[in-house]
Amino acid sequence: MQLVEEEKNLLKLFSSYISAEEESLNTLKSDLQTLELSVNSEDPERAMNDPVAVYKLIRRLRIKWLSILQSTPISLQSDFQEWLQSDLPKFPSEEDLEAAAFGLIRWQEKYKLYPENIGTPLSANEAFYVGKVAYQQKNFQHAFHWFMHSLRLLYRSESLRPIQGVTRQQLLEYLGSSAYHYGSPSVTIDFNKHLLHLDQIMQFADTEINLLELFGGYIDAEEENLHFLKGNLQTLKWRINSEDPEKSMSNPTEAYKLIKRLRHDWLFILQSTRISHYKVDIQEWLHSDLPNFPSEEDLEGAALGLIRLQEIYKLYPENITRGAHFSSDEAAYVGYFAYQHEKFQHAFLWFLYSLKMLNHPKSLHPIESDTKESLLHFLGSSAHHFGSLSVAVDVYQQLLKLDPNNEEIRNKLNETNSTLQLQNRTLEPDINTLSTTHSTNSYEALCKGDTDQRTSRRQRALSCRYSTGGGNPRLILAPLKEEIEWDEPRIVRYHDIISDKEIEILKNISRPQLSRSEVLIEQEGAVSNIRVSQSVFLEDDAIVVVRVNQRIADATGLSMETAEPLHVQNYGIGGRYEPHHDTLDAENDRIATFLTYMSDVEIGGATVFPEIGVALKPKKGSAVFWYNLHKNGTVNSKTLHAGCPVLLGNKWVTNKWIHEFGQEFTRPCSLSEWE
Ligand SMILES: O=C(O)CCC(=O)C(=O)O
Ligand SMILES: [Fe+2]
Repeated sequence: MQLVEEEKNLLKLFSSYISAEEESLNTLKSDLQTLELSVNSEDPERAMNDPVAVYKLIRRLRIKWLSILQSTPISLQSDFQEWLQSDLPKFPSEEDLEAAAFGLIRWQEKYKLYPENIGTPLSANEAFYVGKVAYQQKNFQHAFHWFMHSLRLLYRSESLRPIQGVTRQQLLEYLGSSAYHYGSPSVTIDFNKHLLHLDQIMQFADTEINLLELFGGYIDAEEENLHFLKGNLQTLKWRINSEDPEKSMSNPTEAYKLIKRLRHDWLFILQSTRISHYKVDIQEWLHSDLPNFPSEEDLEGAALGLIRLQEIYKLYPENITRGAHFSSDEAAYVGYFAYQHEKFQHAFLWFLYSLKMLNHPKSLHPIESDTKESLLHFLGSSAHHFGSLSVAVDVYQQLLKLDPNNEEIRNKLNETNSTLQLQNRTLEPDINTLSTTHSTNSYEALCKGDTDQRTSRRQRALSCRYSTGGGNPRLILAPLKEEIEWDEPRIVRYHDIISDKEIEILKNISRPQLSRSEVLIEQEGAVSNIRVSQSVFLEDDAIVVVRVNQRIADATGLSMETAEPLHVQNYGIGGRYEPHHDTLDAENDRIATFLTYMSDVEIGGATVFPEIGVALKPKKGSAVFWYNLHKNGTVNSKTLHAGCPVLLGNKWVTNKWIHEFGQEFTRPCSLSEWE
């Protein structure tokens, strides 16, 4: 359920990201329009001789363009930076802007013009800046007139959206100060020091034309990207809405699709976001602990879970995806995992399905997709590995039709053909048909949930009671809720043996130390496929570990002196532990197992006992306990058990393996052969 919530949040985040992108694009577009308008409204010939136009041009470049360019994504900025540095002076410096303002003042002095008489309209900001330049040069009279003019313009032009605006407050302060200083000896400006050359101005004008082009191209690219993002949003919304959340939680196919979507589609989309604060949010969120975000291993687990399900039920991709709308890319990914795990027949069937979906009219535009060619490659290779050489030959021939010059394929085709000549075709396995040799494996049947009638009736007859562990003082005030799950061998379940808080602490201690579990009977150090989970032994350093051990001692009445440290285990989707005995065939063997469930599991993940047909469903906070050894010290073969594949959910358990030594008084041994 958490993942579904997570995805809803992502959808919201993504939608608001798209709106923000859209808004920022619209702002940029209107900026561009304003700029285009100012550029086009100027007659270039005249502009070069008109100090107002020159001033406006330079100011536009320094103020508006700079601020726009600085708000665009890095990629454009670096283009721009490069371009700036390549061939200076194309872009006006701050001094050039100052010079242009002087040009204006000089012109005013010459013709005795007040700011309002200069003809070409200026904005409040443009006027303010001229005032500031005059003010800095201590020409307070000019400054005063420009500030006044700016203030008037400010009142008049409320409607224009200034990119960076001067405020009334600022203007009033400058006006006051200019008036105050007026009367102090005026400084004559050395205009010659600040002269702009005509060819320089022409270059600036060219620069602006270039920028308009650069920026226009950028906006087109942004627009295209936005269109693409919107398409993705549509696809994802459609995929999410076509799912019934109830159903998706009880169906491993939907679980796989959800995880695939989160791992691939969402990650891909999130990493392509560009608006800076979303980028930061998303990066932070990606690098935080992400407890609810599936890992690549979860995706692998979910795909393997599907394949496992297919194996147990003999299902074809068509059966498993019925009503689930698998897209080509979703199917191909199951194929990859099957291929990686050398399940070539399943791989073949999934690639075939993916190929069919590639051109399916109902199939929506996939976010990442494979080409027909790459799917054919995998198909051929899977058929080859499976031993269906004639099918492989067919596929290679199709590939060659697509790419007649591919020597590698031609060689493969020839090689496979000649092997095929030597081989008896009737011996070739049929890759299109799943073998139906009936599975009599009751482990699989139990995991599927097929408990036989006999078992469930017998189980129902068993009882529940409160236990004080034979008068243990620690249990008198808080008796244990004990349920007999099975009578022979006796399997007892203790409910609420551990609190949610203790569970959280144990998980937190374990998480950083978890590593892929190894099984002793395998070669040393080999990561096992028998037990697919992560585990760690916790020493008694933490108070919570000591407390849990004490509780186990109280419940079982056994000594923990020779027991192993608490063993915490985590299984993701697809995680499992094939049938085994916990015993080690050693002196001081594991006499008993106390298995505590630290999570519920949405689907799958039961602990099953194939010899007696018992399936124990994980229930958070409860524990099950049984003796692995008869009283005479021999292994009770009926305690063979397994952890079923987790089809959906995250399974956490902790094991306490209790050993023989030290139990002489609590569980005296017997010489009887069957006890
Ligand atoms: O996870 C389970 O249900 C069983 C675990 C188990 O049998 C073991 O770790 O020895
Ligand atoms: Fe076990």
